[in-house]
Amino acid sequence: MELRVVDQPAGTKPAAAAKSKDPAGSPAGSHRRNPGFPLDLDWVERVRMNRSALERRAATLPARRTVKKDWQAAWLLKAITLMDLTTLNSDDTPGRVERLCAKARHPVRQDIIDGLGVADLEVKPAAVCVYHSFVKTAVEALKGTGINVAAVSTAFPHGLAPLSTRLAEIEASVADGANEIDIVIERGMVLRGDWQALYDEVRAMRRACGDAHIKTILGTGELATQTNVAKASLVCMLAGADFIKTSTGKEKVNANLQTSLSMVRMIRWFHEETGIEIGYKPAGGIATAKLSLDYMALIKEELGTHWLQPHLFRFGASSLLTDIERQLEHTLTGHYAADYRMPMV
Ligand SMILES: O=C[C@H](O)COP(=O)(O)O
Repeated sequence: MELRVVDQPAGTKPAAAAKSKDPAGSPAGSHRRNPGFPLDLDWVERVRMNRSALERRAATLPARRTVKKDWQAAWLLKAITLMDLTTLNSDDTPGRVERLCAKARHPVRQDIIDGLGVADLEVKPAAVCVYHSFVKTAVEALKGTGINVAAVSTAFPHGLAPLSTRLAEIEASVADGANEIDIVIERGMVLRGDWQALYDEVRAMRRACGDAHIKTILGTGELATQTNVAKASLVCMLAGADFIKTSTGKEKVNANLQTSLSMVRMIRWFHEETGIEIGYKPAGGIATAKLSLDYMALIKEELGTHWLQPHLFRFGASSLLTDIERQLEHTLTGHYAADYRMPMV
């Protein structure tokens, strides 16, 4: 992979980066929100990723990193705190969203929590992620918990409605109380190399979000090359993304470790150049405790433990919690429970 340092875009001195309200979930006063930067096409054109080098590196992660027993339980509890607990189905109902929010309030069975002696940690996911139609339901159901509500706005999962419609959807989600907005980019802009158009749209979406966090979903499985993934990551960060996110969960290829390497290396580069920390959200198909540990190992090695905080890292996942809960019970009892003993909704 080629990662050459280039001149900073005009007006982007780290010290001059505009201060704004802390994004949802960040520790007060310690995190500068990404203000957005001018589009530097020269920088975008220089980005290159080497697919086979990424694949080789990704293959080493699961093989080399295993955490056992108490350490594993601690990492898995941490994984819960980094989770956007998600339901994004066409047959979602207010009842299902309420049940998911009830699960978010008590993500692990009390006997397991007591057995592990971690009641005082008050472990809970970072956010519940729903379609726009269910934002009000989730806001109501999560009142007083500190758990954020994330809405997939902008014609999820394809993002192909008129821009005015997509911006209106963001504004409606914010008005209903969502404090995080997961937008989808138009993949065709990346495939055409129309970086200006992508930048302009994400910039407009960022403005529509106001103080709500914006996570930009790239739909990486539809971007054809790792270089495209890396360039799209950079353009979204320049446009003001708080997070870059891999997938909607609806593409044929969703999150994986090699694509994650492309994206987190762009986050690292962006941080070196601007001083701004951008969050990372792998999503789609992350369903096992083991896989969540692989992702956390990747972040630890590539960005440092500091990045494993809810304002800088999230799992987008609908069924990961079930497997983590089973694994935690196994740590405690030596037995795996059936899935139905850890009902989600
Ligand atoms: O953004 C989150 C994804 O839609 C979740 O995907 P999943 O259902 O494969 O976990």
